[in-house]
Amino acid sequence: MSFQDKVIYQIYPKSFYDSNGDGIGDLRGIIQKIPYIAKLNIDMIWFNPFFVSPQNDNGYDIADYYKVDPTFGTMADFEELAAKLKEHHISIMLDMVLNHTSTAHEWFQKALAGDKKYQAFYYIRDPKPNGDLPTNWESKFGGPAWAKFGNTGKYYLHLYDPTQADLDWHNPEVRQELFKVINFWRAKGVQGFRFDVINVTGKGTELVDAPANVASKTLYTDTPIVQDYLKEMNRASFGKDPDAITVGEMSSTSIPNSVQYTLPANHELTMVFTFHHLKVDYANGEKWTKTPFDFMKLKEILTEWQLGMAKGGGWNALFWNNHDQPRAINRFGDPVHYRAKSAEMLATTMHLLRGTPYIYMGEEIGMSDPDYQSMNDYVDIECKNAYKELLSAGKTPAEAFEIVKTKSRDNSRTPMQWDSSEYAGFSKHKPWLMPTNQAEVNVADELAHGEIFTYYQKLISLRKTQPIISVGDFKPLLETDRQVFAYLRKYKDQTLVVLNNFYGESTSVQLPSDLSAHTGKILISNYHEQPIFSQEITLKPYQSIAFLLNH
Ligand SMILES: O=P(O)(O)OC[C@H]1O[C@H](O[C@H]2O[C@H](CO)[C@@H](O)[C@H](O)[C@H]2O)[C@H](O)[C@@H](O)[C@@H]1O
Repeated sequence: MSFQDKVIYQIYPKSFYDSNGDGIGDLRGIIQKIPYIAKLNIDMIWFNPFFVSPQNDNGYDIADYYKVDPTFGTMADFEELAAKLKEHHISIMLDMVLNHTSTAHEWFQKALAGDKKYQAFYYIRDPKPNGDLPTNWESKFGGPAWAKFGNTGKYYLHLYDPTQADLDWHNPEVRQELFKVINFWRAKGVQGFRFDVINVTGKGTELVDAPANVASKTLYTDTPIVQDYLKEMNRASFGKDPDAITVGEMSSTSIPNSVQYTLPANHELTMVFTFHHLKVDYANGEKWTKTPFDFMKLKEILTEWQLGMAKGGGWNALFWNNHDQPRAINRFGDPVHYRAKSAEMLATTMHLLRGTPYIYMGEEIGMSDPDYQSMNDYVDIECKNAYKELLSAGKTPAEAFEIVKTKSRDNSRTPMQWDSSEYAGFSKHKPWLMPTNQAEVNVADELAHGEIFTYYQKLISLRKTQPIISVGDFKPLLETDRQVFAYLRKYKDQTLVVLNNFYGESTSVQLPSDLSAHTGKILISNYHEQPIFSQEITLKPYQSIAFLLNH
């Protein structure tokens, strides 16, 4: 299986389909919906964690890597799910959260009980001689990155929630235990692995303060030892399977590092998730702000990553949405006036780039952020902490709420909208997170008379039939245009011209004469009325067109 023509679908199990009426999605619910997923003709499904967990960070706080959390089902359900997906030629990607465990994990509990072997699994440190915390590092979810280690007087490191204790990867026993986890799931037929925040596993043995005005994450992100760990993990587990597909979630990484992580000769990972393009609506680099997206910055970042990764021989994961991101249609499209057209334009932009596209559940029907009216509607720990910090920083409750509403991770975690009923056809019980706009957007209506789903089907089938999309080179086009993201793909004697209008007004572009001298046929477009290929091309609001040129 070559990976370049594959498309991966992401399912957040808690929100996909609830088969047992408890308001929480489950594995049997996913089994019931396989016929729907199979219609897209995707190749692999990435499942967010469904392992035993107290769910303080929605499953990214794992207490047992070897068991399915009873909320989601049983191991027999997982095995049935895997077998049924296989019948549809769909393989499974599991989420491996190996940077930290839940503090409820037996390793942490043994460490707390005084077992030295397991204390060496974590970063447990004395306070500074003056009683200060071991370092000045901050947790990604707000507050300090250290919490009291029982009543020992010591502290343990948690880069995320206090219930997510960082594992010390320097300890070979830790690595062996983690590789065993991967192999356990491989033995169950799993061929895909997504490694959560894997590039922060290379903390030093001596942990030191970040200098003033330097973010603590720069001290432990992308350190060279991460590559040694990845090589070792590859050799010890998935590297034995020529068909394995792996993706590292790389927090705040760089192009040179991402090339190294994904260069085939390095035997580390297949591809990486990077987030720079999704920070173009952060004012001054701060997530908890509300500001319109910077289109020129977005183009520049996507272009840089396309060129840089290709030049180095690396491979990108392509995505707009995931379970940590507000819906892209709210950020870069227009779900009110142009839901279908802007959803399709965003899909075209991503799917025709060089890399592996990921579709986050609901994106294929144009799902958008919920319209919550109160902080009580939100569940996610990150946005709840951010709200408090915004208030402490002087924002009014209304201002803080507006920011949370734009940036909360819950925006993408609302239940899949299967129909227009009270709970969106997701459950018979009140869901753990409420849907708000199922009357306007739902699978039943979309399949009956929508256009977004069929457009995704076309994009997926093009990747499988057109090598220019799966393996062609990327070249930027019309770089200074302030409304259109345009690019070329090139393969053998073919050229693909891709034009995407990111705004709700029509616009015209002038193509360079060396291109317009050719004849071109439309490979895909999201409007019925289609322009002839010529030097000047007018694009309607949120229009995307890809012309295949004959040389
Ligand atoms: O924003 P970055 O520094 O580039 O980091 C990328 C994402 O990292 C974190 O996400 C993942 O780890 C978390 C802890 O296990 C988990 O809560 C999350 O669901 C994972 O996907 C971070 O939480 C995200 O906000 C960042 O986008």
